[in-house]
Amino acid sequence: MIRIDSVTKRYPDGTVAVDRLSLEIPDRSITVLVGPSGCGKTTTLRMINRMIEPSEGTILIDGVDIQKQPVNTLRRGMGYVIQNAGLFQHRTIVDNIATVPRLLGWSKDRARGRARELMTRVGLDASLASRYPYQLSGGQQQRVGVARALAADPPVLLMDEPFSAVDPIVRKGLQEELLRIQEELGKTIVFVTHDIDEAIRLGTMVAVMRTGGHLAQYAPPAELLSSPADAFVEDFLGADRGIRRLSFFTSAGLELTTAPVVALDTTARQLAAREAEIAEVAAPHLLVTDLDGKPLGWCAPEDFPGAEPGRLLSFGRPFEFGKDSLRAALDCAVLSPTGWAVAVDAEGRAVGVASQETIGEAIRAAHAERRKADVAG
Ligand SMILES: Nc1ncnc2c1ncn2[C@@H]1O[C@H](COP(=O)(O)OP(=O)(O)OP(=O)(O)O)[C@@H](O)[C@H]1O
Repeated sequence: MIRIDSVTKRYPDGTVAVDRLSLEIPDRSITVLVGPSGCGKTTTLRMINRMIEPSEGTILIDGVDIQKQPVNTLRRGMGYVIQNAGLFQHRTIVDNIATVPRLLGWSKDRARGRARELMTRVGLDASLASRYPYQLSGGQQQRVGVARALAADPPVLLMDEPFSAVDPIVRKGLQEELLRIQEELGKTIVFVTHDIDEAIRLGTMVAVMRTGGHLAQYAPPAELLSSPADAFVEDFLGADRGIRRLSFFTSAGLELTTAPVVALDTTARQLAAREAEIAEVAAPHLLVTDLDGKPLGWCAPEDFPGAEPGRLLSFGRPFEFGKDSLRAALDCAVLSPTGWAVAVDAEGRAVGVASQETIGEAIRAAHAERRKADVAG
């Protein structure tokens, strides 16, 4: 665990970049420092690897004051990733990644072997190994930056706005990759960003900072969204807080119905036998699936059987039951021409459908449960 204890940084010109900041950064999780430009995020991050020395206060790692450790030993345990990756332009990709192992005295072959292994881990094609940084896209360069930081297998990764310079789609890919890497490798990651959506997507804990290096709130993302500490945090979180918070509620508790789900080869007789069951859920349409159970589209009951797959009403994008959130389920229902969302399993087979009302009930139940947990905890 990294413990920042009442740390202040006053620059020689008198600027107080960080003001009596205290934070406990849990092991093996992602802690995000977020806030407007100039609020002291980078200064805080750089104090952790002693690129900047605090004016007051202490930083402890696993109970040991970092001031009492040689800088080189400290930094060996910390990968550092910055915006635009900061790669060595005259070195190939594989040698960029192998930099730290080589400095640690590994043989060229062993270091390059490790670098190639890491390229796969961060989603880079092996064929890029002998290219130079300028021959890679911005997103690929950022992946190299992450691989390079991981090369000596440090327990801690410090990341300063690593994905800020790439477009939103590439950025989303890099974020997903980071979450996957964190899950696989269990690193302790401290991540700086000015983008609150990125903070909410990545953070196990999020520290919202305000100008002058003050901590405004330190909480898990769902709690930030439900209970911002003050008007500054609320304003910084932006619009649609309620909807965004639904991302943290699982769809697992949603009550689905399979009554209006029919396979394409269902006969009129079979359908008639299910009439009462279908009427009971009052679905406006039938959801037609192929013979493997994969959804094809919605069909008015009077047009079935005999509906042509190509003429069915599109069901839009389904949500994966239990894996996707209530936000995804609600989005599905809102976009669906029938107002009903289609739930599928991991293989894409329909496991049921849910109306907007049912999703509304699940949202109410999830909120009530969370409130109960908050009171208890
Ligand atoms: N070497 C320095 N000397 C004086 N003031 C500095 C120095 N470095 C940073 N500052 C000031 O300290 C404050 C915090 O800077 P810092 O770079 O930590 O902020 P930040 O939150 O990372 O900002 P950004 O999101 O813009 O990168 C700012 O007011 C900045 O101008």
